[in-house]
Amino acid sequence: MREANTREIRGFVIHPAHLDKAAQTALMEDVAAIWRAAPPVRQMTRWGKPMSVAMSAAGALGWTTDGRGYRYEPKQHDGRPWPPMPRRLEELWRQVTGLDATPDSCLINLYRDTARMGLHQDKDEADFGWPVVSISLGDAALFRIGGARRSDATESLWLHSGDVVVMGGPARLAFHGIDRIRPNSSDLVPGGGRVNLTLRMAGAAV
Ligand SMILES: O=C(O)CCC(=O)C(=O)O
Ligand SMILES: [Fe+2]
Repeated sequence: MREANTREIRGFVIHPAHLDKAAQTALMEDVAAIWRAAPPVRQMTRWGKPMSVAMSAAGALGWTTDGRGYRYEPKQHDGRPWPPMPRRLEELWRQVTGLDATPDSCLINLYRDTARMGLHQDKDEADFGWPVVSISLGDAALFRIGGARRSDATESLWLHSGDVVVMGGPARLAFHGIDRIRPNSSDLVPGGGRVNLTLRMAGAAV
């Protein structure tokens, strides 16, 4: 679905305020339930430093980083499987992508205070033909987008609670990152901060 105010920047399709306040609150409750079964963890990068973002996941696969590098895993660090993907996220994926498929991974990033995510490409998934759908909840965040090469020029935009971004086509392998959040700009996330959900097809092509 394309709302009237949908806009596209370098292949990133942005749906501002796609989720209204009630939908944001319901989704935040889903996230809180996932966190009870899979608490957010500040994982170690392969360089041995903890990430500033605390991560969790739902669905068949979650994302892991440790001394061995970056990859998707069917289990948490403690051996438990990831909690199931909330049904409303499967529906949201279909709605914004128009694809009749079910994502096998929802990564959940928690940004408190000064947390950020450096410029990167999402390329640990098996098939880049599938888009990545990103949902913002809570504090506003400065999203930086670039091109296919790290050295390409970048531009930045603020993402707000309820915004949804589809990264597909030319944007699928584009560099992107979060420079900073604007603390206390929303009271949606218990304890403050920002939550970002990314719906992905991480495993083999369906
Ligand atoms: O927090 C965001 O909006 C982006 C997150 C991201 O790029 C990722 O999880 O790969
Ligand atoms: Fe990313």
